[in-house]
Amino acid sequence: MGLLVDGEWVDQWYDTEKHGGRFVRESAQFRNWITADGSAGPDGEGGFKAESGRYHIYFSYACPWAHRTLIFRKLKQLEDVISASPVDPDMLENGWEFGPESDGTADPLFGKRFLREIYTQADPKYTGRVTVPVVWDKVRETIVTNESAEIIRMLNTAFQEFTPVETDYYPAELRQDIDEINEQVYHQVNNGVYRCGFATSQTAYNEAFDNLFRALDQLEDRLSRQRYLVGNRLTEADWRLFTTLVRFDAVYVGHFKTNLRRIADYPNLHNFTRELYQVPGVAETVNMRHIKRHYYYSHGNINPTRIIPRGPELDLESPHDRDRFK
Ligand SMILES: N[C@@H](CCC(=O)N[C@@H](CS)C(=O)NCC(=O)O)C(=O)O
Repeated sequence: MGLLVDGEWVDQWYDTEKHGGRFVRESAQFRNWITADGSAGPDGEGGFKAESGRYHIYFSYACPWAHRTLIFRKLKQLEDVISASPVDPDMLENGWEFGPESDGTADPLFGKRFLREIYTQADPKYTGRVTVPVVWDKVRETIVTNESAEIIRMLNTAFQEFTPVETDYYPAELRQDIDEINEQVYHQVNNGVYRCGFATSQTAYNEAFDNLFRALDQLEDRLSRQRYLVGNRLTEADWRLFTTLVRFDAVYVGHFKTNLRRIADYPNLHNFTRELYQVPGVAETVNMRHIKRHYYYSHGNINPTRIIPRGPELDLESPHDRDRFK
């Protein structure tokens, strides 16, 4: 695992020293927006018009951030409009690689071996982490964006001409509430599990752990009173929480030491996870083999033996009780 510095690969783990052992996630750097008419979005430059066959998503099945984009592509029925391909689950000294070393797929666009080559193709002098997901523009031959929170909003609205699905997962009237809950879920839960797992001091771990379980307790309480996080309908806020919850018992409890409680111990969070998992098409986006393999095998400093646990038994397919809310 490493990063690019002026376009050169440096094999290096996260530097937590300068923050007292705390893991601090870097911001994504490619921040353009695909829009229906090609006009510029909230950031970046214009010229990325929604078109069928023009864009490709490089994702990892293991990665919770990339998983969001896969779910939105599925929910919005954009699979024939936007192509997508996974990287190999193992992220080792060369960062993300294309398969099929262990279980991945070859790079369908350029036949490259490493994801970092896609980054340097977009910017030969790129400095920063090489992360998934990445949206590649086949016309302008560059990366449009590598920020999942923004990609799901593009998938939600920019491609309406190409999909029969009208569901809006970020409706105008709920935006303020969605943004508010996203903020909490991002820091304490989505990134919170990483802050536990990648902490290199006891203080940093304790802090992240306490915040994580305080947030999960609050979410459990919220979901004991309402079916979804915001309003009476599924929104992006639910999907953003889901990708962490579905990995929690299988990986984070053991590998990241987030073991005060499992999601299976929270009746509402557990049934909420089941409900979202059972939304048509979503289960196909959840690849538990890649998820477990990636974390336990790639983070040699956390799990030096690289042994992948055989458990736990997950129960995502049993009926959920969420339709008790009318
Ligand atoms: N802000 C990014 C974060 C993506 C991210 O951190 N992805 C991880 C995989 S779960 C990654 O590729 N990490 C590689 C690295 O940090 O070097 C997003 O949400 O799209």
